[in-house]
Amino acid sequence: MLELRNVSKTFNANTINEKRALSGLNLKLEEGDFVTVIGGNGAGKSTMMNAICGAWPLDEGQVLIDGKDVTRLPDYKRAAYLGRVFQDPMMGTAADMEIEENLAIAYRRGKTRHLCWGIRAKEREEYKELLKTLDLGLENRLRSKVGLLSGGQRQALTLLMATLKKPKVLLLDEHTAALDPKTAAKVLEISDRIIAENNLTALMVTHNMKDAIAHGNRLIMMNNGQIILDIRGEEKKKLTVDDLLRQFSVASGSEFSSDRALLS
Ligand SMILES: Nc1ncnc2c1ncn2[C@@H]1O[C@H](COP(=O)(O)OP(=O)(O)OP(=O)(O)O)[C@@H](O)[C@H]1O
Repeated sequence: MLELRNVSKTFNANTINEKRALSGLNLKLEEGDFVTVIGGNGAGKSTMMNAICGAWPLDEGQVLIDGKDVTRLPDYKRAAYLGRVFQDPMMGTAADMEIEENLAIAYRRGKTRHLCWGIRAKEREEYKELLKTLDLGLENRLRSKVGLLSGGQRQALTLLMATLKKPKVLLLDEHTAALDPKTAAKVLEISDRIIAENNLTALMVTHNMKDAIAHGNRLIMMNNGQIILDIRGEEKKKLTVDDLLRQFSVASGSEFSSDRALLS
């Protein structure tokens, strides 16, 4: 469903700030894989997400989505295959627009837009049903401006919008990191449900090792722009944070260093 073949990216090449952020990275996700991604500071997690989205040209390698080589496809064309939720609850939704208007934009993604795109009663009912599944009471606030919602409500709405058109790959980029623990757990629970119900293929970057172990069917750990651990199935189910830290030092030859990961 998603394949990264020998992907490399260096920022600020040939300058004093040169940084090889991805180094011959290979990753293949099967349909329905839900992969959690962890790694220390600057390991290349966000850069990998940006490479999938086509934020800039790769130095080397290929990106394939659903068997199609999208390496040279610009980000706005690639977006048709992807759903992405960022860490910042302010991104992904339009604050000055109503909940139903935001949903209508997501609903019309990829369709030719006409001058008049009034929301029909049937459509509004669909949105209500969808919002009900979040169990946050948003089904009664269709006309509320999104800017009035809490961070957690906004992330849940963004998640709904990102998956409304069933993307080939869903990218969750530390999407619960800015939320308090209780709200983060709720948004993770919603993410699990949406991914399972729609059999989505997903990549979730998290700095929380416990969450990386508890969610998804596969876990990868990055270091120096490469994947150094890839754990799945039964082995993943039995993992503990101590195992992960031990395996990291064996695979990388150093101690795991992520201020946020170790604090959570
Ligand atoms: N646009 C850019 N320009 C220059 N350097 C960049 C750019 N994007 C990322 N980098 C550098 O590439 C390396 C990998 O960064 P990346 O953001 O992918 O790490 P990360 O694993 O997401 O780390 P963190 O958990 O700290 O956010 C870092 O050294 C970072 O400073």
